[in-house]
Amino acid sequence: DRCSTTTSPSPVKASFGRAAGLLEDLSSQRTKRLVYEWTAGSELTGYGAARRSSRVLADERARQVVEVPEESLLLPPPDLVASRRVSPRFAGQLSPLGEGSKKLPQALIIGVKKGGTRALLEFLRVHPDIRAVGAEPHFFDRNYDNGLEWYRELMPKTLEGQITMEKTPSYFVTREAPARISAMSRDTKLIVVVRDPVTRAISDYTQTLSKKPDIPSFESLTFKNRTTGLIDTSWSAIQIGIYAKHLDNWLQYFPMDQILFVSGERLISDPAGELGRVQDFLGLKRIITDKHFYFNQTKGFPCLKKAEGSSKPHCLGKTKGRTHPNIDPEVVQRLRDFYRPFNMKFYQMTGRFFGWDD
Ligand SMILES: Nc1ncnc2c1ncn2[C@@H]1O[C@H](COP(=O)(O)OS(=O)(=O)O)[C@@H](OP(=O)(O)O)[C@H]1O
Repeated sequence: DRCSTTTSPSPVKASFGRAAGLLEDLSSQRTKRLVYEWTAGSELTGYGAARRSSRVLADERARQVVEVPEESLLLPPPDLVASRRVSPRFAGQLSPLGEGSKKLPQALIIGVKKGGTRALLEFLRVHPDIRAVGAEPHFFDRNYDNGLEWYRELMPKTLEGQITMEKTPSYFVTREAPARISAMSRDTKLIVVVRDPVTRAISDYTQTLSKKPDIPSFESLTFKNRTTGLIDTSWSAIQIGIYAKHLDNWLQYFPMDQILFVSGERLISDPAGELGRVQDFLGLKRIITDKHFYFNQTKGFPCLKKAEGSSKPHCLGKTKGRTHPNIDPEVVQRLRDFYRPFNMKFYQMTGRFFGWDD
């Protein structure tokens, strides 16, 4: 099993020996090749619409991409929620007759920021036994004072056996979040999408840059002192990637087998494979399979052949899959050296080798 969910910590060397050969293809260059192979593979196997897949068709699909504007993912103000005038868009999908009841989530995507959390949630929503909030509620960090009833009211209605979910990537780095989630329910299942911390930091910076074009360069924000090479670990773009440290905090409240780690890289190179693991973890039938995805050449990412509640192909919006600025390779290398010991610790803790360190 390439994506072993072994929970007992294994010695780092052993993890390497066992997994290095299997997962070495996660290095960035090889990921590109994998993505290509995966695309070619889907065209060869030719299921559904992909049977006719060609460059022309891919371009046609690219034009049909359904963009989800970011504003529509913003939460409504609390008074709107209280008076129940929340549009179904915010409250998630209603069941056909509007029956069911709003329940607190049984599973959460808690992080990491820029890891691929939106992609995972959008893919999971295809499952008939999953209902999810579209917006990020930020309940366990910013909105905790609104109370659990406010939170529950945001949730879509679900029927018996359906799982309610939401995603807020900042939970993973919020000190109080584990205790608060545990107080809601000790049985909450937690999912963390992790990505190479260096690319994650650059992705985070790229997002900030898109909103504030005047900020200093990535290189200058990285260092406290460029001459001594001292890294500014207080910069959130760097801090968030120290996964082992944040995970420690969660393990004070949740056992390891209640947390699933999804590889952000594999979510791109093999979405169906990662979705298979997630469905198993949630105790659901594996309904989302490779038949649900196609690789959109223009977007450069896997997309859904049919979005939830629609018959149209669906890629994530323009804010997902941004072009990153070129970063000084020396700075990238310095960051790789900085993260290496934390990554080793993280592989050891999770029992999974993510292949971020060459
Ligand atoms: N299928 C698909 N389509 C588009 N983008 C995808 C997909 N799968 C993963 N990704 C990666 O998701 C990155 C954004 O991560 P998040 O959704 O977690 O970001 S956020 O924290 O909610 O802002 C985003 O990061 P950037 O490439 O840096 O923009 C993508 O690389």
